[in-house]
Amino acid sequence: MIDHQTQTKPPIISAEDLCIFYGNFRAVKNVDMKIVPNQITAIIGPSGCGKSTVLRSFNRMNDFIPNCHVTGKITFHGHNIYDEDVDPVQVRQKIGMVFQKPNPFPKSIFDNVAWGLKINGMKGDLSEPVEQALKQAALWDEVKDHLKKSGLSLSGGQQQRLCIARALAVKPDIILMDEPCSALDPIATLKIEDLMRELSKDYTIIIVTHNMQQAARASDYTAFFTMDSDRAGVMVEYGETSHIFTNPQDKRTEDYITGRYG
Ligand SMILES: Nc1ncnc2c1ncn2[C@@H]1O[C@H](COP(=O)(O)OP(=O)(O)OP(=O)(O)O)[C@@H](O)[C@H]1O
Repeated sequence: MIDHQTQTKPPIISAEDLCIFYGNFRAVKNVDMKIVPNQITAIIGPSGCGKSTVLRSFNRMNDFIPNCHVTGKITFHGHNIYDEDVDPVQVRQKIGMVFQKPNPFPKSIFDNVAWGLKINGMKGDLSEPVEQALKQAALWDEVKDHLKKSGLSLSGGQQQRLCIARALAVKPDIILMDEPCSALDPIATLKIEDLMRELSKDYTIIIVTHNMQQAARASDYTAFFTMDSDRAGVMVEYGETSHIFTNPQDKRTEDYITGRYG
């Protein structure tokens, strides 16, 4: 495995001996992964190898899945986010998530972005932070004259950028993206990739993608996962994207990226 631990910057979040279970089934086992701040990290691998499961564990989104439990540690700002005294709502404020299918609320564009601010207790005129988040999500110019229109009236790509704006409004440190472009056309996809690059100046991004070209184009680091003989997802190789794609160390990675998997 390429030694991603040689990074000079301390990781912003790290998984240590992470195992994730659905009931008795161990879906992911023994993952050690240090995420480099202000970089884009892609998680790739065949269907069912646990990419989304791992991603969801980074902000305790898996708490919503009955039967799902985690062993090992995920350390963020020096704390294991699974410790009993940690409030998962606060974790999700600092580690936001954007899903595969754009999921704006059936509310106005403005209210979609203001929603997170309101539930975090912000009152008064929210136009300034809403504008800022929409600008950061590269959507402002397209929507500034109709902020009262429903978020659902936007195109798929615009809806996904609205969801990104909604995640950004509460000022997270990390944004998790679960196949954010799979429902989008190639132009909208490239727009999101450009946006990710821009956002990585201020945020850390972890993206799950099925699209290897996307991982190769848009990420700085890549983690390749596969399934072990017991069907548990394992991390095979993790390192700089340029190395993983040009000089994989493990035959399983090479087979996957050259399309020989399965
Ligand atoms: N809610 C759930 N309950 C039970 N098992 C689940 C649940 N979600 C996922 N699994 C199982 O956990 C394993 C990993 O699933 P996961 O969705 O994380 O994989 P993935 O790599 O993201 O797959 P895909 O690329 O198809 O989205 C699979 O065997 C899946 O069937």
